[in-house]
Amino acid sequence: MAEAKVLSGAGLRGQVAGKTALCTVGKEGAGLTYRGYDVRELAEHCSFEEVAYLLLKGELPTQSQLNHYQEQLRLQRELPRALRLALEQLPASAHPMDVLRTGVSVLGTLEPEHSFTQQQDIAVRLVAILPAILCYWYQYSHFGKRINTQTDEKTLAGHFLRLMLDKKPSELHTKVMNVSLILYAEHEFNASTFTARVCASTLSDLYSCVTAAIGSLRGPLHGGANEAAMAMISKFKDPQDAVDGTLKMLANKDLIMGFGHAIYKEFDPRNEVIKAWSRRLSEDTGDETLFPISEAIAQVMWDEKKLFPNADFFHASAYNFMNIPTPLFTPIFVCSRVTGWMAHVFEQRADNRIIRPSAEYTGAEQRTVTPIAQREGVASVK
Ligand SMILES: CC(=O)SCCNC(=O)CCNC(=O)[C@H](O)C(C)(C)COP(=O)(O)OP(=O)(O)OC[C@H]1O[C@@H](n2cnc3c(N)ncnc32)[C@H](O)[C@@H]1OP(=O)(O)O
Ligand SMILES: O=C([O-])CC(=O)C(=O)O
Repeated sequence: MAEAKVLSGAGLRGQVAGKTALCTVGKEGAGLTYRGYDVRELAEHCSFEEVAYLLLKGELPTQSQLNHYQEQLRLQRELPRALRLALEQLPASAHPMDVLRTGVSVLGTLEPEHSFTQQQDIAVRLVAILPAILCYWYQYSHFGKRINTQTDEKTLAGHFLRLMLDKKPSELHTKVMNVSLILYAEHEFNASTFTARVCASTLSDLYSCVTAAIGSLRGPLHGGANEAAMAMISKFKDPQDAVDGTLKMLANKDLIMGFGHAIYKEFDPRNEVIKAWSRRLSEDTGDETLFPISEAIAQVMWDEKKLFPNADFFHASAYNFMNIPTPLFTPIFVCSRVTGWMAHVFEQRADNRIIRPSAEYTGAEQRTVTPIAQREGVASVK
């Protein structure tokens, strides 16, 4: 047996765990690229659908390819009846990430992937239907409404906002949601994408890969940070209160959600984009507290720890200005990142070997079993 190399450092940091043609993160001179395009350029010039197409099919679409793709997405927005009934059973107290995880899983039983030749069709279905899964449950469980999940909104951003808030979104809000979906779409071997790839490497089905990835994104150290950041920001009454409170949290050695990154060391290129849109929304709503509080926290974090806001931090205020309920923040991330996850699953399937690393054993020496009547002692694992 070949001897495995023991890696130094926890969390596999700095280890190359596979190949991808999808994305670069933190590469010198290019903060974040999707298939070679700078994410800032994509966010300025493209629709989310163009970016989804780029990730899933390999190139940006022509106008006619985009029209066709948007039409396919529009036709796939309806929920099957059995899924609607299942969503109606889930309580209002459920976490929306659990609802999405469950919804994808149920859909996988109703419209299973029998063969990998179906993967592009299922990818269209999932991108189209995720907003409906989330919003149907949300509107039913919170307000008793059985919404029609078909809207006349052409873009996914507009459609999603319309379902979420049950009213026609403004052009500005649709634009910001479009940018947000682009910024969150792909990020190389982050925890949830790696989860999806591990699942794909066993030759499992696409629904299982996405379900696993949703569970991984849910945690507050990953996608859940945008909700946690909002909870923190909303505790402060003004910028001075935010400065004092952040200093106190740092003295306590608390984690400040929405700051720091496993790969970026100086800045997260997505932050400047979403921060600019958050400022714009703040001006649009006449806000005088939330944005200045967010800026005050960011200043303290930089001065005290040289830590910078990651993609999640200014997403919190931006979503809040659009009246999006905080528990729906991380599910929006899912509706975007599902494109990156599935593109990685396709890549893994195209050149697969089961992902199965080794562990460095730190347990007891080999020993013999004592008959149960003679055993003493307490369990050592809590
Ligand atoms: C879209 C996304 O998923 S972006 C990430 C979203 N997650 C968050 O915002 C949660 C808060 N941030 C964190 O927990 C971390 O920064 C992570 C998980 C993102 C990255 O973790 P790591 O790679 O282990 O962080 P890193 O090694 O750079 O940490 C260096 C030091 O800074 C500290 N640090 C890092 N982030 C923070 C933070 N947000 N608040 C306070 N201290 C922090 C660490 O505790 C560590 O301190 P130590 O050296 O005294 O132990
Ligand atoms: O790359 C990471 O570790 C986390 C992240 O920013 C993302 O997934 O968008």
